[in-house]
Amino acid sequence: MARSATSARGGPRERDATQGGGDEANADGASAGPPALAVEGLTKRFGEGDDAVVAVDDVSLSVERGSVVGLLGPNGAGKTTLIKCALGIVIPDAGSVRVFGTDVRDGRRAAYADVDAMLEGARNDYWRLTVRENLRYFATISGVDPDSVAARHERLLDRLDLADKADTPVRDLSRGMKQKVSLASVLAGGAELVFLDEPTLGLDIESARTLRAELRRLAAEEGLTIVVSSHDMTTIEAVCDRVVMLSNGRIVADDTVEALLGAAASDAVRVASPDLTPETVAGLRERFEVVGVDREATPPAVTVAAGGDRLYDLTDALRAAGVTVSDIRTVQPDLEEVFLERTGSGLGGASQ
Ligand SMILES: Nc1ncnc2c1ncn2[C@@H]1O[C@H](COP(=O)(O)OP(=O)(O)OP(=O)(O)O)[C@@H](O)[C@H]1O
Repeated sequence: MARSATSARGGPRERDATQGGGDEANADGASAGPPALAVEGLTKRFGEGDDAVVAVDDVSLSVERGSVVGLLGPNGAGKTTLIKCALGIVIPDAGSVRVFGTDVRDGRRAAYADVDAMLEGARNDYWRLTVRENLRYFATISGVDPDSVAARHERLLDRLDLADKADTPVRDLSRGMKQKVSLASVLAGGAELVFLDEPTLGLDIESARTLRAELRRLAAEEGLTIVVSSHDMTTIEAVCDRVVMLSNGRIVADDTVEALLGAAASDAVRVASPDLTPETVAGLRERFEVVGVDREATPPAVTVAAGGDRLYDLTDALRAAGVTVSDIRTVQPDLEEVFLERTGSGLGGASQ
């Protein structure tokens, strides 16, 4: 066995922690009752004096049942620490955490009964057991009769493209498949709130797409509440109803994906032309904010912040510089741009 999977009822499970109840989640995703997660004034500091790092700085947020909320931020923004505080793995210096209405300080066991987590790609599956045996095992330590959730397991195997590997020992699977088994194991017992820290880390494009689709389905059809952290904005954009952007431990934006993208300035224009030489681009830089240059493209392209009337100035400048435009289009804002606008720095180019 890879690692002991102690059932630690009373604490949330990161693969080897606990989960209670086997009830199917609320099928319509209705948000009756208290939120799945309510965090108030959460603060966590590491270190002392000049070396102190405030990893989570007075963060408050609420996650409704059946919703998918993404935590988006660059390396070191505080995503993992926030999740670990919410799970009671890291004890915050200040603030409170309520899970399905229960303050975790009043009773960890009750608070985390329906919670599970996959932290940093959870690698704790039992490699000598087959995929299906892992699912049955993790359902069992969740206090669920594996036979009663066999249909759920088959569906998970099917949806995550693991069906033909169901009877293969996990050790014989590729890394991406192992990661999908980890996710399936997290979901095997019927948790109602799951935390997924970087679930697509290291997955190939196809596997990441499959995983994203399954997460959406679980939320939409089974009312699962998901808190997913990533610096991969593709995952966040595709999966989440709402995005909480973190920078230096603080929330810099908290809204639906649509609202965040809608509010972002969409004044960038991409111009493609075979005449875009380093000299013509340098000329443009003198008058405009050049956001990016793509010399590898055929023809080369330049992205310029030139919305509204500035667009006419740009086309005039291009004409004057003898640049014949092959293609010109506005650039749709993405979450990276939203983050940039709010913080002045990027997400670290970490999208997959
Ligand atoms: N156990 C620890 N001891 C000291 N500092 C820590 C510890 N855990 C996290 N930190 C610091 O807290 C800050 C937030 O880290 P955290 O891992 O929560 O960020 P993150 O957004 O999850 O980053 P990543 O995307 O790289 O996982 C960082 O500056 C990190 O170095």
